[in-house]
Amino acid sequence: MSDAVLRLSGVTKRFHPGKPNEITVLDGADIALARGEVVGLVAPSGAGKSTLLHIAGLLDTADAGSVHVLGREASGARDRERTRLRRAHVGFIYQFHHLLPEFSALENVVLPQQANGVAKAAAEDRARALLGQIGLEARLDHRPAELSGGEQQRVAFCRALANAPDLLLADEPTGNLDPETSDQVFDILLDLVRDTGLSALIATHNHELAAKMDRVVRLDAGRLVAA
Ligand SMILES: Nc1ncnc2c1ncn2[C@@H]1O[C@H](COP(=O)(O)OP(=O)(O)OP(=O)(O)O)[C@@H](O)[C@H]1O
Repeated sequence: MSDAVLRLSGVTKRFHPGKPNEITVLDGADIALARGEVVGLVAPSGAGKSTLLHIAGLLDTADAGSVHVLGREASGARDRERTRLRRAHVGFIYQFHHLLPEFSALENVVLPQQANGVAKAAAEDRARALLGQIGLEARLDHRPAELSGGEQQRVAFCRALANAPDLLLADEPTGNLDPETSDQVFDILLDLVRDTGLSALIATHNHELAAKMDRVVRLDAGRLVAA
């Protein structure tokens, strides 16, 4: 797959190398995501999902192997180039929303765009459109503390998509919500991802949610295998 949006080849990651507590978390992990492909990542707690997502999203580096984003080799790139690739092409969603508490829902989706050089008026238009798309048009001026857990996470989805990334990486994106809300909000996320045509790698402990994706992989002794 030469046109993969994300390609990991032989990615290996150890913590505390050479020490008695050395741990090999990833041991030759391979995956390629085609454009528009939505892949679930399941693994037991501590198996290395967050480590894998951080390396795929260029927030951390591998000890061996390569990471390509849109065909560009990122593993050996300098920090500045990795940051540029990440800002231009990757969106993140975490289990906790990490919204800025002193800013409104709208501002939380506007600010990352302004940081990327988008003019305020255009950023506000895009933020309104995104928040409207997931049913939050009546919550634009609410601060995170004035929103429900599901609403907070939906704002975080819009923030992740604010700069129109090619790749979405999500780490238990609804893991902090009660089961019913989690199901609803997960469907909203998948609709948003599919409407946008993004490629996504979404970690979840929930096998029912994973089954909604195009395919599912799991971490097995540091490698990615079909689940
Ligand atoms: N910075 C670090 N230094 C040392 N060990 C680390 C570091 N980050 C992660 N680890 C270890 O690597 C292993 C994988 O951690 P990781 O957070 O990737 O797991 P996970 O699959 O995301 O778990 P969970 O589902 O519980 O979030 C764990 O044993 C963890 O203790």
